[in-house]
Formats: sequence, C-alpha cells, structure tokens
Amino acid sequence: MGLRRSRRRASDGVEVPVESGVSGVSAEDSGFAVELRGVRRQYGRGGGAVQALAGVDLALVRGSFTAVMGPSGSGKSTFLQCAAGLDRPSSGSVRLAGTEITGMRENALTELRRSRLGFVFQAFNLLPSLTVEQNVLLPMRLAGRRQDRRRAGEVLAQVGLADMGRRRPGELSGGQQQRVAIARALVTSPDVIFADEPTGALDTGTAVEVLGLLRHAVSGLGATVVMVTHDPVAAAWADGVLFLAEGVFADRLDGGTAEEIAARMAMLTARRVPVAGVAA
Ligand SMILES: Nc1ncnc2c1ncn2[C@@H]1O[C@H](COP(=O)(O)OP(=O)(O)OP(=O)(O)O)[C@@H](O)[C@H]1O
Repeated sequence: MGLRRSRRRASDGVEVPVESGVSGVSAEDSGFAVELRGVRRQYGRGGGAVQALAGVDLALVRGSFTAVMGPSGSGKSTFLQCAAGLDRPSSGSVRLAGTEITGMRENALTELRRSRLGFVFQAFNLLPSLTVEQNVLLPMRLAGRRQDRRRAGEVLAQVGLADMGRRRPGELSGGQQQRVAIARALVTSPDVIFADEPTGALDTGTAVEVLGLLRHAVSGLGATVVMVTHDPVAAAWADGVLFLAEGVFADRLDGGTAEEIAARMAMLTARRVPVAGVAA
C-alpha cells in the first residue's frame, strides 16, 4: 500500500509503531483517515492542572478498524473527543481525511461532524419521538441535506433492520437500537466512525452482532472505525489495538486475540500501579 512504518518512541520508553507516510500522495491528502500530531489536552491550570493527553501522535489509514484501550483515567474519552472534533486540544494538530480541524470555526466543525463523521455511543443516543427511519436520516436533516429515504432503507437493510423503519426506538431491543445507531452512523458514508464503548450496554450475544456490523462496515463497506472499549473481546474484532497510558500511546498490538489483548492491558496496568511488597 506504499505505507512506510517508523517506530516512534513514546515518553515512557515503549516504542509505538506509527504509519509515517504514503508515497505519491500530496501533503493536503496524506491518505490517512485520522491524524493527530503532538496533541496535548490539559484540564485546569497551575498546580491542579491535569495532562489528559500528553503528546499524542497517531495516523490511521482509511479502511482500518482500530480499538483504543487503557486504564481508567488514561485519556481515552479525551482522545476520542479531540480526534472527533468534539473538544479542542490545548496544542497540536488533528486532521480528518486530510482536513485540518484544529482552529476551525465552531459552525464549520459542526457541519464537518454531521456530514463527514459518524458516532456510535454506549447509550445509543436515539431520539425516542422519531421513527427508526427518521433517526437514521437525522444527520442528513441536521446538515440541511435532502433526506434520502432510499439511502435510509439501504443502511437499515445493511444492519438487518429492513422492516423496522416505522417503529420507534422504544419498541426495539437494546441490540436493535444499537443497530439503528450504526445505520445512522453509516448513512452519510462518513470518513470516520467514532464508537465509544458501543457494546458497553449489551449482553455478550448482542455485542457480538454489533461488533460484526462494525467489522463489516470496515471490511465490506470500506469505512474507518475508531472504537474506545474496556473489553478485550470487543477490541479483538479490530485490526489493531492502541493502548493509552497516562495520556500517551504506550503500546500497540495488531491482530491480537482477546487473551493477548487482556494480557497486554494487565501489563500496562501493573506498570502503572506497582504491587506493594513485590521485589523489583
Ligand atoms: N472536564 C475535566 N476536567 C478536569 N479533568 C478532567 C476532565 N475530563 C477528564 N479529566 C481528567 O483527565 C484524565 C483523563 O480522563 P478521561 O476521561 O479522558 O480518561 P478515560 O481513560 O476515558 O477514563 P475512564 O476509562 O475512567 O472513562 C483523568 O485524570 C480525568 O480525571
């Protein structure tokens, strides 16, 4: 694919492979769906300041499925918010499909989120008073675009809900509601789908169905998915897992099993919280 891989040294000494470029592609469009360079996000000032992101460098190719894991407080939510233009970094740069979003005006950012990004949240975030079809068409409606009912039918069929367009979310199971959220995320054929704990509220069987749909969105439809999760089983559906620790990407595992991912997480957590009484 013309990708060069370099190894970038994270601040804790762990080397994290980073995609470093694509030959034959202009600087304006590097071919990456998501690019973060030197991203820092500080909350508060002075002695009480928290460095939620302490210098994040990342480049994700289009058509990839990436899971982001890390101990509680490691910066996962902050990363997702900054990468998706929902929060502004204190410094550094974020590019989505070649568009620099750092410093973008709020209106332009809102428009970009509606037309070029998809979101899937743990709590589904469907509007209960709208039908399933209207929920799926919402991003188009908010972006002032023609509400294409044929397109809504297409994405609902893709998530296995072809006959459910007229129902209300309250008449669906949790798994079905998350499928509607995935259909809504797909409807604009976005550059990137950001998923925040998409299976956190689902039982194991339903979670597998939802993860299968995200996997298909990437492998079958060419979408790019970035998913924050606590669950190694969910993360194993991704092409690779990035591990956050104290605001930096400290490790990476491609193609790992759930057991390998869980072991890597355990290592990361152990490094962070030394067990008292154990000799070094
Ligand atoms: N609005 C805020 N004001 C101050 N500090 C914050 C704020 N949001 C997050 N933080 C701090 O930033 C750090 C990273 O938080 P973040 O929520 O990104 O972590 P996380 O990995 O998503 O955690 P969890 O898995 O528990 O949800 C934490 O130390 C947190 O306390």
